[in-house]
Amino acid sequence: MVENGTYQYKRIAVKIGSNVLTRRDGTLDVTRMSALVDQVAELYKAGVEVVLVSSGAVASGRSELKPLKKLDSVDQRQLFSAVGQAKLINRYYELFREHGITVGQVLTTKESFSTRRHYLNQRNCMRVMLENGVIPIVNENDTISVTELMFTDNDELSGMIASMMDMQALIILSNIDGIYNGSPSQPGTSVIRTVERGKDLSDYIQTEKSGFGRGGMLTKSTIARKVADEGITVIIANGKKENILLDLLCHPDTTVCTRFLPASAEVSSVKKWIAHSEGFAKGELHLNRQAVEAVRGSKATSILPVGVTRVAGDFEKDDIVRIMDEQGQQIGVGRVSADSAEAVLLVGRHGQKPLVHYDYLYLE
Ligand SMILES: Nc1ncnc2c1ncn2[C@@H]1O[C@H](COP(=O)(O)OP(=O)(O)O)[C@@H](O)[C@H]1O
Ligand SMILES: N[C@@H](CCC(=O)OP(=O)(O)O)C(=O)O
Repeated sequence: MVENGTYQYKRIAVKIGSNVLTRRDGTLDVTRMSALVDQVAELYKAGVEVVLVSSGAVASGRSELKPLKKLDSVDQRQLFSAVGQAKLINRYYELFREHGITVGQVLTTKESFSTRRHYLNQRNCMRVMLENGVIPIVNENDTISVTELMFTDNDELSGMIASMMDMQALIILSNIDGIYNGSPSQPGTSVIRTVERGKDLSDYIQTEKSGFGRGGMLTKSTIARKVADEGITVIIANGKKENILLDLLCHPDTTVCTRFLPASAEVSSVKKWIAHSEGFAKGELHLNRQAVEAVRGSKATSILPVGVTRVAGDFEKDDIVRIMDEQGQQIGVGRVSADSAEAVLLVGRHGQKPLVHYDYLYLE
């Protein structure tokens, strides 16, 4: 919304899905790209900090090449993205240059979020770019990503970036107006306009994906929920629609999209990192009922050894561990202050220092 001549948000991450950037025949839709670049440029000139997370490397490489022999899926991804990413970033570079704006490429992997040091290093890179007026254009480095360690898709990556960069909003642009309350192709279904905290949408979402995408709507909704819980507004909208970005910001009430309402409480930077680190967890701490009630209560409570019934896995001090309830359900993640051998000896003991301090505990 334009308030006193400025936009409602000062810092946003925009994720552009493969399908927004590719035509039906798989070629790069430069007209669409150019329209989105024009809108981002307008925001930039109005003083909004924008980080772009753009898919499209594999799709744009695929249309460029005719492999000589049949390739397996890893070879395809590596070959197509190596060529396609170069093509993609070159296009962005030229399109933004017409507006006098410099962009820079950030290629990352999930492992680059795994330790706090790597995480802060990445954040520093993007901060210095923004401070110098350079728009970061982020994508997964598909050429070197190991299949098992990849982001589910760029929706997950964009959530991590929005969280890491302390954005006020994350706008996920796909080829559909938002999340429908049923199969989008069925008559009578419509876009869910607002998603309150704690609302589960999984029943509405089909596993179908669009032609060139990777994750589908389920990852979008899971990530959106998580990021909104960190206090960031998440909007899912149709990137193929004319003027969509500016409409979302200037006419939020009349622009069709799904908006996840953010939590009002601030989440610290380290907790945000921990929230997205589940994939790197090395072990588990199982809590008894009283401990679960205590950490879930309104007071800031750390996990003390006395409330831990079992330790699983092999971990070092400062590793990420899953926090489990009595039924073995995960209730959160945290950074542990002892290695697994020490933790085992501490199980059930009174009067000991926390195994996970409140500042390093993220509850789901
Ligand atoms: N309830 C739903 N509402 C909207 N889209 C849905 C729903 N269930 C499944 N989908 C599918 O999710 C697709 C978008 O996800 P995806 O293919 O990953 O796109 P992107 O390339 O933008 O990341 C839609 O095109 C649609 O086919
Ligand atoms: N890194 C990949 C992105 C794959 C992906 O996640 O696509 P999408 O589901 O459209 O966000 C690429 O650039 O092709």
